Amino acid sequence: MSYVIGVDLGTSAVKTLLMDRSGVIAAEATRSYPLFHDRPSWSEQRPEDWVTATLEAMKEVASAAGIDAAAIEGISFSGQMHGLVLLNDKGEVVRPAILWNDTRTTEQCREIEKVLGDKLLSVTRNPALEGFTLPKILWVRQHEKELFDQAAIFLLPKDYVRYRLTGQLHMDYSDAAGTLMLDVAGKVWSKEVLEAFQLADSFCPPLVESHGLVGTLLPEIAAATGLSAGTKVFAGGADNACGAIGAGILSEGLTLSSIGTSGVILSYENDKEKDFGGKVHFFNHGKENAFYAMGVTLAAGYSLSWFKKTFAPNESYDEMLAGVEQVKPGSNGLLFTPYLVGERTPHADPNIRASFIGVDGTHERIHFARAVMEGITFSLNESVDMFRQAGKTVDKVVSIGGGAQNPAWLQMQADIFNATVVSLENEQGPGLGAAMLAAYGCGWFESLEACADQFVKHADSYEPNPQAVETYASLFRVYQQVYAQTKTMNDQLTAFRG
Ligand SMILES: Nc1ncnc2c1ncn2[C@@H]1O[C@H](COP(=O)(O)OP(=O)(O)O)[C@@H](O)[C@H]1O
Ligand SMILES: O=C(CO)[C@@H](O)[C@H](O)COP(=O)(O)O
Repeated sequence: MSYVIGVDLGTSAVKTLLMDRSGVIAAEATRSYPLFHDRPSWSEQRPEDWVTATLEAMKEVASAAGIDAAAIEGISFSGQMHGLVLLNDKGEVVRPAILWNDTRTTEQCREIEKVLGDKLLSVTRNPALEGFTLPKILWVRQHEKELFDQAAIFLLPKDYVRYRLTGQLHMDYSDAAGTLMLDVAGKVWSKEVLEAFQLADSFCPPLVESHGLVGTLLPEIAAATGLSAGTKVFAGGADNACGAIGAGILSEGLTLSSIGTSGVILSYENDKEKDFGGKVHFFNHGKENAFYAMGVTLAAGYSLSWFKKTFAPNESYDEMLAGVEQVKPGSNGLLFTPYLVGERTPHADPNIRASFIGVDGTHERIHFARAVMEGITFSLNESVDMFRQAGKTVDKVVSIGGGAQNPAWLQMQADIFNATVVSLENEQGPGLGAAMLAAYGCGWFESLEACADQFVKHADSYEPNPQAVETYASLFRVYQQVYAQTKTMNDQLTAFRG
């Protein structure tokens, strides 16, 4: 039997999956690493931590009982998007990576809008958001000039790990799309953007397809992990592109809902000219010459993990959520907006913060827990709503991420989205997509679709309950008012934040 490894470099941890040719998981391993918030809006990680954790997790799956490491033919990657890694001309990291959920760059976003004008949307197909990479590059140039002057090239998180594994510098289109420097439809680094910000062509790594072969493992990496030095390494993709591949979102009409740390509603798109006016993100898919549109809730699973950490620190998710399905839709009039770290879609606003509205003396912790789940799902529904308004059909949604582990949450998604929600047998979304890119790259299948037929297995299906759909439709209209009604207050509260 031959195998591939999918590496999912997430925000909280790296997860590695060893998969055989029939799409069965032979082994998995996870290693976590710290996140640093030195200031309220900052979010950074040490690239070296990613490398150490990835090597350990790869070593663990490679040494799984009964597996001949030489039979592991290929490796590919899924990575947290947008994070800035700067390297000097010796390939050394210049400063810690600035991550996707770091919002220090509002001033740089306004500068990008001013300098690029209409070109921003027509070329990069996306608005300037704090989380994207170009604003981070401009921030480092403005605030840490000495460090910036040392930087010869930039990479995204998984590209750095792959560079350390192979010695080769590359970036794939799906991840490059999240930098605001790619001509998304043309699939080249945008000369207009680079010239407008005086960035050299050599500052950007060579672009490749997600299934593209970029090299083999360096001998020292093979020795450290127990893998063969001949193991082929394929570029991989952005975590949301890989999540889509791992959920079989490879043709028009399919929608993905992902509730991880962040939350995503993603819709496959064949038409590179499709125009959402910058209201949702528009990125290259990990499938060649395909695209996807996506709305992002910054604190989706993070809202529930914050709630658990604060109010149920010694319980598991299942313990904390026991009985949540007994609480009626609407949590007895308690409404939550998940703006714990600001928001992206549909309100790109780093200052907005979360609210509980309608708290009364009858509410118990379980009502708050359900309200948090409902608020996260309402936020995702803003994107569903926008896709429908743009003429897309959203009637079947594949749900992935940690949030898909709770059946009540899957039913809630069906009721709030008013669509059939399907869960997967394998909860590994992006890691599975990464393994599929390696399997396809190795030539095991003639297309990603053929690979999906073998690797992606639907588990349960949840149909919308008409009564709950009606309740949620009314409540969603109330939810949609909270942003505008709390915005000014939150702007005023920024002065009091630590
Ligand atoms: N058993 C569970 N029930 C409900 N939600 C869960 C459960 N386990 C994890 N989650 C949610 O999933 C999130 C983690 O999802 P995951 O896909 O692992 O995140 P990431 O890859 O972004 O780090 C947690 O923050 C939590 O909100
Ligand atoms: O910023 C985005 C997408 O634009 C995030 O989706 C990140 O790519 C990482 O998310 P997690 O998988 O860690 O939740």
